[in-house]
Amino acid sequence: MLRVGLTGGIASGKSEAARRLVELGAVLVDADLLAREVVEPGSDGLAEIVEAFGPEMLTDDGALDRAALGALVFADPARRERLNSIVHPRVRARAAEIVAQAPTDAVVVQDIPLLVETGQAANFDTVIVVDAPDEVRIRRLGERNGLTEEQSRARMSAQASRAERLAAADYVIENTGSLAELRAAVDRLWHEVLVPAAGSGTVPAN
Ligand SMILES: CC(C)(COP(=O)(O)OP(=O)(O)OC[C@H]1O[C@@H](n2cnc3c(N)ncnc32)[C@H](O)[C@@H]1O)[C@@H](O)C(=O)NCCC(=O)NCCS
Ligand SMILES: Nc1ncnc2c1ncn2[C@@H]1O[C@H](COP(=O)(O)OP(=O)(O)OP(=O)(O)O)[C@@H](O)[C@H]1O
Repeated sequence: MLRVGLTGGIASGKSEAARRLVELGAVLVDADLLAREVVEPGSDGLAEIVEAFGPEMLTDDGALDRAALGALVFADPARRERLNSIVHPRVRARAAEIVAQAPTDAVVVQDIPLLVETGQAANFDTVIVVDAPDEVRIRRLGERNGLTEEQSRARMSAQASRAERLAAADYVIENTGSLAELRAAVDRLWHEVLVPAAGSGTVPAN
C-alpha cells in the first residue's frame, strides 16, 4: 500500500485532484466528508457540539447549522480549537478504519485540508500539495460557496501559510490553469511517481 497525503489551502483544488486520482484507481479517504459524517443527526459528535456551542447550532430539522457554526469558529480561534477537538479525533478514527480495509496493493489518498496544521505529514509515504494564489482561491470561494472576500480571508487565516504548506510537500501541483491542466498534472504524477512507487515500495526524491 502506498499512503499519500493530499492537502492544500481552502479552494486550492484538492477535491478536483482527488476526483481525478479516484478515476485513475486510487482509494480516497476524504476528511471533509468524514467530518460531515461524524456530526450527522443522532451522532455523539453532534451531541458534543450542541453541549459546547448551544442548541442554536441546530437547524429546525435537527441537523448541524454549518453556516452558524462556521461564523462562530472562523471568528474565534478558541472556539475553533474546541470544535477541532470534537471533530478531528472522530475523523481520524474513521479514516484509520477505511485505510485498514483497503487492498494491500492500493494507492490510498487521504485528502486532509489540515494535514500540515495537525502535524500529520510524517504519517504518509508522500505528501502532495495543491497550490493556488490567494486571489484565485478567493474568487473560487465566492463562486462555489458564496463567501465574501472577508469570510474567505477569515478561513484562510485559520490555516497554515502557503510557505508552511509547501515546506511539507514532496510534490506540488500548481492549480492556476484550467481544470484540464490540473487533471493532466495529476495524471503525470500518478503514472510517473505514484504507480511506480506503489510497485517498488519507495517514493523517489523529488
Ligand atoms: C465549521 C464547519 C461546520 C463549516 O462548514 P462548511 O460546510 O461551511 O465548510 P466545509 O466543512 O465544507 O469546509 C470547507 C473548508 O473549510 C476549511 N476548514 C474547515 N474546518 C476548518 C478548521 N477547523 N480550520 C481551518 N480550516 C477549516 C477546509 O479547507 C475545508 O475544506 C466545518 O468546516 C467543520 O465542522 N469544521 C471542523 C472540522 C474540520 O476541521 N474540517 C476540516 C478537515 S477535517
Ligand atoms: N483549475 C481550475 N479551474 C477552474 N475551476 C477550478 C479549478 N480548480 C478548482 N476549481 C473549482 O474551484 C472550487 C474549489 O476547488 P476544490 O473543491 O477542488 O477545492 P478544495 O481544495 O477541495 O476546497 P476545500 O478546502 O474547500 O474543500 C471548485 O468549485 C472547483 O470546481
